[in-house]
Amino acid sequence: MSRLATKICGLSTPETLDAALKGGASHVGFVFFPKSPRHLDFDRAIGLASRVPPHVTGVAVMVDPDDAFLAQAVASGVGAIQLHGKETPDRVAAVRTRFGLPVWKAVSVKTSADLDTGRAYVGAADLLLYDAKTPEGAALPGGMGLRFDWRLLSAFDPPLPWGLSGGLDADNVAEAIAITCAPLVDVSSGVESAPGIKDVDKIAAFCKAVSRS
Ligand SMILES: O=C(O)c1ccccc1NCC(=O)[C@H](O)[C@H](O)COP(=O)(O)O
Repeated sequence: MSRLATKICGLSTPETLDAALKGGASHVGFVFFPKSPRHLDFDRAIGLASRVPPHVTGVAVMVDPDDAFLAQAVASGVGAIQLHGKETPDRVAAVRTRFGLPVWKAVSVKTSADLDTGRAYVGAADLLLYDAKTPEGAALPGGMGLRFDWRLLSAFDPPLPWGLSGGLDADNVAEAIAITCAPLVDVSSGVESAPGIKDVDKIAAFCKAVSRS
């Protein structure tokens, strides 16, 4: 079991969810975004969330959701909400108040100035997830296997609990942790054999690499 928090994101089958749990993941992510190859419908999410034990947190990942969509995602049985769109601090605070769950805000990073945009979410979000900025016009705001310069974080003092995301895999996560001292790492593409297809062996290898860090 790792001392670092680990989120395996974009899970959509019982087998791969179980691989994440067996590997010691602290968080498992369910993506509710129809444009994503990892999109889950709410019925399937209920089935998956029911397999998640109490010591693990299911995280609903959404992009600029309205309250009705949020309500359906939350009803699936998750324990946290990850907002991965252009949600403002006021919107993040309103979601946290309305749904009573911890809210993570993704911060898209390419430059050091991007890191600073997270400061506006102090008092609104519970955790900042620093993720690689995807190109303008990209189909997805996350989950594209892109990484940013981790050295940006080595000289940065995050204003909230935080996590590192973007382009991580079993081969590079130890280096990423060593450079950034991230308390939480999050992965999606790096534990897949194809977009949206999670690989149980890659999940196990990732969890093992984190646990050795
Ligand atoms: O994974 C997706 O398809 C996705 C779609 C829309 C918004 C966010 C999405 N993923 C969010 C995550 O938390 C991913 O784990 C994170 O972006 C890292 O992804 P990757 O670089 O592929 O490991």
